[in-house]
Formats: sequence, structure tokens, C-alpha cells
Amino acid sequence: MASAATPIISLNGVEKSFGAVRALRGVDLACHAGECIGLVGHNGAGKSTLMNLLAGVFPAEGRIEVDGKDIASRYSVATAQAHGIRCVFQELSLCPNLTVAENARIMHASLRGFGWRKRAGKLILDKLDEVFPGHGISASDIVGDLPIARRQMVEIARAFSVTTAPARLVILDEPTSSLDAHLASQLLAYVRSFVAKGGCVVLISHLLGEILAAGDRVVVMKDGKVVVERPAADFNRTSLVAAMGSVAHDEGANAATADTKRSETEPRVRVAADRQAGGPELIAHQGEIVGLAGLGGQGQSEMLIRIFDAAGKNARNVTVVGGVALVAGDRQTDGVFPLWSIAENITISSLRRMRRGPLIDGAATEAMAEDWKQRIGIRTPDMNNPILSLSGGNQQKALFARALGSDAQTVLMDDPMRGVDIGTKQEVYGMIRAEAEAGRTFLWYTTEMDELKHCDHVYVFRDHHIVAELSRSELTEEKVLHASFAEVA
Ligand SMILES: Nc1ncnc2c1ncn2[C@@H]1O[C@H](COP(=O)(O)OP(=O)(O)OP(=O)(O)O)[C@@H](O)[C@H]1O
Repeated sequence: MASAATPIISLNGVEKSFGAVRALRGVDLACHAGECIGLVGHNGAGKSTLMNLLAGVFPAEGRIEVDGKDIASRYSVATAQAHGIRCVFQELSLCPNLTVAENARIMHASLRGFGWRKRAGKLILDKLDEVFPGHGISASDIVGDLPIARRQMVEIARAFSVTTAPARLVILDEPTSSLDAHLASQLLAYVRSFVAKGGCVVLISHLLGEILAAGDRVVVMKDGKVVVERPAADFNRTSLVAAMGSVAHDEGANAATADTKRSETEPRVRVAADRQAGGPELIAHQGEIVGLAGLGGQGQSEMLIRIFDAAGKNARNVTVVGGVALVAGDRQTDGVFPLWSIAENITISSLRRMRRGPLIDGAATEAMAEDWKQRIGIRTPDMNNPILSLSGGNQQKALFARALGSDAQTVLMDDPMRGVDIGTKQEVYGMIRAEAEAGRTFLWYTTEMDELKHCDHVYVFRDHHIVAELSRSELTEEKVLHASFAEVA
């Protein structure tokens, strides 16, 4: 019998390569009961690969011990699950055509026989109630019809739900990427209570505040190796960024706090106020960065889609001058062309510019892809590799490059920084500011308060309406939260 100090799982000298890419280069890691490990590192550092190994998805080279026994040669998803090791992947793994209850059943084969659907529904709803009180999800909802945040909540609740096998180690890969601040804090509170009862969580996040708040121990990966491993209490944000190999900047420090005078010229985007609900109209001028704030799923993404659809048309209540590009928030369903290369994914919005007679100039597309690889730091040996060979954060960078590389005058961003590492984020913030100064307009939906500080002007959404308008000098977290939660009188 393993002693209390024996790790649930430990890896020694674990290696993994994908063709020429060495994703893991000899990783040692032990996960103990009663701890939350915060795992951080730049995009492509190898975090998701390591999690896939822990979950038994890939075979690995090296030593894997579960409860003190070396089982590397027969480690698989089934072995991991039998030992209570679960994983919530960054690219969600629910079946979109099935209901919430049916998706719970997929993981719990013991739910069979008469009334299994009802029992599966109760299992997942009880867990949703525990992790995300007030979640608003029903067991009979079809997963594909749910917004991404709710899908992520179902996937998380499913990972913690228990029938026959226990949940001892739960790996959460960017679990809050689609959750707003309120849902994220509910999840982190649940993680702490799970750990306090003897569970183990590996939490991967680019939001360092989450790592410092929920982690007992921080593990930093760089280029396929663990480079730092220390108690979370030893770090603050600056030292953690430094441990990851980036230089810490105070987020928002480059953003001025004074208001810039709003231009008198015709706006680039104007959406008339909702007549029934009142509230302000949405206006974005040339060179402005306009933030869309509020809790997740309050109509911000729908507003961006409305603007996108109205471009070049005579739409009712929406005026858009010039071309528009969209950086999708749900990269899995709306952003990435999964069968195409990285280069094709980046250049697709710019092909008109690269036409030579009836053909596309191959050298020009290649040059554009290479240029963006350098500018935004896409980690790949070859831009002709399939887009899905990139880590999640690097796929997101490619979507950015597609929008910024196009000649659209307005760029719509649907919470696009999710999963992007802190060093790259800071570079992209600088890029957005420079592009705005050169005349581009940005409409930026973000669930991160720190990102709103880069905006000239912010609209807060609640229940699919704009309920507040804040200039930069008026912007505080308190005001945004107040407007996000206040009941309509
Ligand atoms: N299926 C695959 N085929 C080819 N290369 C891959 C594959 N999966 C991962 N890689 C490569 O392995 C390396 C590590 O990727 P991984 O997804 O583990 O990084 P990560 O630290 O999770 O990054 P992110 O923060 O962006 O999610 C990257 O260089 C990536 O391009």
C-alpha cells in the first residue's frame, strides 16, 4: 500500500517528440494528494503535452509511477481513469450533438440500465450546483447549443463527478479561458475545497493571479523542461513572470489614464441604442480602442457578430465604414481552419492583396506568413505545418496575425487573448496600441479587467444591453462590476 507521502503519480525523465519537435525533454514531476500545482510557461512550453501524458493519452518515454509502482509500459487513458486521474483539456472534448446528461454518461459507463439518463443528469447537475452555484444549465440541454462558457462548465463539473472510480487528481488546462471573473472565482474556490479534502489539482493558466491564488506549488516549464519548482508563496507576479523568462511590465502601464478627446469626425462603427431598453448607442471612431465589458455571455460576442455582418451592407441600426476583421473567441468552432496549414490560416483574409492576375502570388503569401511568425513569435519549425500542430496559444496567435495582417480598418476581438502567454500578450497590447495610433479601430470584448485598461472607452453589457459607458478616466473595476451586476430598477 502506498504511504501518504507517496505521490499519486510521478514522472521521471519523461520525453515526447512529435516528428522533429521535441515537446518534452526529460521532465520530472510528482503530484501529491492535498496540493494544487500551478503549472505555467510560455506558449508551446509543453504544458498540454505533459497533461496528455498524465492523462494517458500518449505513450511516453521515461518512468511513470502511479501510487509508487512503475507502470509506464501499460499506462493508458483507462489506467489513468481507474486511478482517479482526470483531465479537462483546453480544446473541449464534449460531444456537441449529445445532451449534458448523455455527455456525463460517456465518462461514467456504470450509469446504465433503466433510468440511466435521469441518474446521469442528477450526477452532473449536482456537481454543477456545487462548483458553479446558479449555473443555469439543464441536463437536457444539447451541448452544441450552449455558449462556450457553459460547455466549459459542464466539462469541468464532469471531471470532478464520481461514480465508481474516485477523482483524485484533476488536471485543468486553461479552465477559466472562457469563464468570466465571477465563474472563475467560483471554480478556484471549489479547487481549494477539493484540495483541502485531499484531492490534487494541476492548474494550468496564463492568468498568473489565478496561479498565485489557488496554487500551493508553482512549476514553471520552458522549452519542454521544468525549469523552476517552488512554493507559490515564494512568488509574486513580477518574480513569476521573470521565472517564465519574460520581462514583467505593469499591465496597463503603457496605457494613458487621461481621456483622449473623442473625434468629431463620422464614427467608423455606430450601433443605435436599443429603443426598448434605453441605454447609450455604441460608437467607435478611427484610431480608438473600444472595450466591451461585463460578465461573460451578456451579448458582447453577439454585438461583434452584428457589426461584422453589417460591414459593407445597409444594415438597420448598424453603420460600419470600411472593412472589418474578426478575431474569434471560440477558435475551435469559429476561428481555425483545421485542415489548413498555419500559413494558409494566416493569409486567408489577405489573398485579395496578393492576387497576380488569376493566381495567388505564392512568394507573397509565404513572406507574409514568415513575417508574422517573427512579429508575433509563432513557435513552429515550419509555417506549412498543419495549424493543429501548434499549441493552443500559438493557434490563437495565428488568428491574431490573420486579423492584424489584413487591411481591415476595424478589428473586432472576441476575448482573443485567452490562452496567450504573458510575454506575447504584452507584445500584442503594444501592437494594438500602435495600430490604433496609425488609425485602426478596435472593438475588444474582454473578460479581463487588466485588458480594459488598454481601452479608450468602455461599454458595459448586461442581459444583452449596454448599461453603462465609461471613459478611460472613469474606468474602475468597481464601476464595471457595479454595472455588471446591478438589477434593472
Ligand atoms: N499533435 C502535435 N503535432 C505536432 N506538434 C505538436 C503537437 N502537439 C503539440 N505539438 C508541439 O509540441 C510543443 C508543445 O506544445 P504544448 O501544446 O504542449 O504547449 P503548451 O505549453 O501547452 O502551450 P500553450 O500555452 O500555447 O497551450 C509545441 O511546439 C507544439 O507545436
